[in-house]
Amino acid sequence: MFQDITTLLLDTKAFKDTIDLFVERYRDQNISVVASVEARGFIFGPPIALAIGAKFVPMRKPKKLPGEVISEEYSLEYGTDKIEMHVGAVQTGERALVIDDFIATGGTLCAAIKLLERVGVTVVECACVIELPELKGRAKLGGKPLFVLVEGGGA
Ligand SMILES: O=P(O)(O)OC[C@H]1O[C@H](OP(=O)(O)OP(=O)(O)O)[C@H](O)[C@@H]1O
Ligand SMILES: Nc1ncnc2[nH]cnc12
Repeated sequence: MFQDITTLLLDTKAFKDTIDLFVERYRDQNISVVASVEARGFIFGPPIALAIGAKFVPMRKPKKLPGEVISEEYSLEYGTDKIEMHVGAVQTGERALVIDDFIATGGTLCAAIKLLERVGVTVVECACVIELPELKGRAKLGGKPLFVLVEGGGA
């Protein structure tokens, strides 16, 4: 079943409460990077980054970023995809939060973690609004903690 987050965005209180829950959790964790994957991750990453005083690092689909990039391929429910991050956007030793709207197979978050760790960034935690637990995406994160607000139903 497709889990549609656009209804959440129409409810100003629910959307604000959602952002606030993440901000509350991450504001005192010395996080300097909030990273999200195009496209739906970009809805949640920037307001959280601004509120906790971190920079926002976009991870984009291939050939979208203008500068030099590093890339990581990942598997989806059907097929594969790739994400890219600008070289120099983050520095070795920084602490990052990876945020997305949704975790299904975990392939997307896993690729985001790998990109950051390849350049020496510590991923403190991953966070999503919705998790589809039956796809066991959590297991793909290599023991990295995952914080979710809602359990979705139906793969
Ligand atoms: O856990 P996974 O199996 O990797 O699936 C989760 C990803 O799928 C969706 O993105 P999608 O690739 O559909 O792109 P979109 O954000 O552009 O809609 C969603 O926004 C997550 O990023
Ligand atoms: N079931 C689902 N609903 C919404 N987004 C998704 N991305 C991958 N699987 C999804």
